Amino acid sequence: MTEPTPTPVGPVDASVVPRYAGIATFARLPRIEDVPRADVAVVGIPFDTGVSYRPGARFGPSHVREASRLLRPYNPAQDVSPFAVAQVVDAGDIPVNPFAIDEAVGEVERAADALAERAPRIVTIGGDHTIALPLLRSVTKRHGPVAVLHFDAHLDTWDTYFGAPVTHGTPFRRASEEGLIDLTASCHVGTRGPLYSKQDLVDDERLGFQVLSSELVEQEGVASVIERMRARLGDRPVYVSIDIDVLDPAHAPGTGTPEAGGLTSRELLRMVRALSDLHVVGADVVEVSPAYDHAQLTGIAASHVVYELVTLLAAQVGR
Ligand SMILES: N=C(N)NCCCC(=O)O
Ligand SMILES: [Zn+2]
Ligand SMILES: [Zn+2]
Repeated sequence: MTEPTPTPVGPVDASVVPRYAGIATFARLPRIEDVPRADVAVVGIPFDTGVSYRPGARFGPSHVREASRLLRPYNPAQDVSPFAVAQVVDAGDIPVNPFAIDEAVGEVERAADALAERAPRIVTIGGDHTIALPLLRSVTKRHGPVAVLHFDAHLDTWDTYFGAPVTHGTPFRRASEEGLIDLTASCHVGTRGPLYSKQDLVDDERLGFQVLSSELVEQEGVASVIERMRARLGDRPVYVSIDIDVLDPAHAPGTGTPEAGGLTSRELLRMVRALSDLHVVGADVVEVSPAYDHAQLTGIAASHVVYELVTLLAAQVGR
């Protein structure tokens, strides 16, 4: 006989303990060590040794947790109460070496493998975009090559910086070379801004990505871009990687490599919700750098994006 599933332990009740009281876990959820089992885990990776410009994304996880205090338990946009239909937890931070990128990347992969044994669905808060590489190495061990849905101002399929192959501008090139990506089903959304050369786009296509640019969103509208995105992803296992700099700097100033002309947070949230019937197997939200933030704008945007991702994954549990 299978054990009856216990009722999930939810977040702290904001009508009993004020939202601004207590230590911040994501959405005031229980910590993984405080519950017997978990369906969905939010985990932080405070790492920014891979950045090419402004640093500070190592402080992203705690900033997003602080900004997530106001989230509520029912998500009307997806008609799901994510913390009631699944046991969602905060798994804390993965401690990684800030002085050695290769070592840090190995630590992230091993920690993600170990966490997946305890919580089969993981949403990661970065950290700079370097961490997508070890996260993809981990998730593909369980699901095979994944369709990568990559929201970003940048391609992140560049080759090296100062001779370094593993940086925040290169994770998807390495992942493609390693066979972690479904080359027929991956795409970037929100891409914009100057490149190094036209060849960047040629390389990017060869590495398996379609580009749905920020300009295309403006020209065609969100609904049409969602259709294109869904057509590209099909029914494959999808890994969603969201660089917060996909948002316009007006919506997310707190990031390391900002580019003008980006998406609004409303557009991004709608695109994430449009994945609710797809087979999402993991996700990250990266590049929140609080020192450049104002009035928690970036933290709030990122916390809502994480909430939508958690909702997608929690909704899978009851299905
Ligand atoms: N992944 C992010 N956020 N940025 C990559 C920018 C790489 C560059 O400096 O050209
Ligand atoms: Zn970016
Ligand atoms: Zn990026």
